[in-house]
Amino acid sequence: MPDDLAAPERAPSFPAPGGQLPQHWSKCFGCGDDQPAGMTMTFVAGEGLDVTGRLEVAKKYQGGPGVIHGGILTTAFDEAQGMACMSLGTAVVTGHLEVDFARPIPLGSVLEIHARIDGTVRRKVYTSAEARIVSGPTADPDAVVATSRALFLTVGAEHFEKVKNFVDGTPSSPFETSSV
Ligand SMILES: CCCCCCCCCCCCCCCC(=O)SCCNC(=O)CCNC(=O)[C@H](O)C(C)(C)COP(=O)(O)OP(=O)(O)OC[C@H]1O[C@@H](n2cnc3c(N)ncnc32)[C@H](O)[C@@H]1OP(=O)(O)O
Repeated sequence: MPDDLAAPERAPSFPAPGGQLPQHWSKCFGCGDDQPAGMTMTFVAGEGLDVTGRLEVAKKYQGGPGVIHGGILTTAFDEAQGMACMSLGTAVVTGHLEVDFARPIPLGSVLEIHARIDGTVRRKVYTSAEARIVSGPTADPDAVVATSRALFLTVGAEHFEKVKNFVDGTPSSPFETSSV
């Protein structure tokens, strides 16, 4: 983590604490409701530059016998930290992401992921997150079962312009969202 981290302002467009966040893109594998294979994660805003996300660990997310696939958990962390960046009011993409897997997460669990912005340096947004099992076979809301850190980069609309012809569907804008 750099020494010269700045503390950004919370964007006025970010929902009030406890409010549900809109999907950032309806076809997103992490949160979109127009993505049949997706994880349909949902998020509420925290008090600051933070969010809490929810993931139901379905049977299709199995990696090892009876437990979540590490790549699915990594995706959930990516989504959660990206959604925390919504508090900046500008688009971001993931540049780097790392995960520590501390405990097995059984199928049938409901995970809560709390993610936040730790600070920014120019276009770089440093984030962190932790996951807890809040419902299911081994639920313990006090136990952290996995943690993650990531670096996001703020980007302009031109970033998505380059790939818009590959979109499955016809968005009216790169940031089109579904209503909550
Ligand atoms: C208006 C409201 C809108 C709301 C809307 C919100 C949407 C918000 C929700 C999103 C939620 C989505 C959650 C899923 C998010 C994905 O899954 S995004 C998909 C996966 N990621 C990608 O596809 C990104 C692919 N990579 C790239 O396009 C480019 O490498 C990047 C990341 C844009 C960076 O390229 P660049 O812009 O040319 O940046 P560059 O000038 O090279 O570097 C800038 C700085 O970053 C550093 N840097 C760049 N990459 C790295 C790296 N990997 N490691 C360390 N440092 C790095 C550089 O060293 C440099 O540092 P400084 O010199 O400033 O100290």
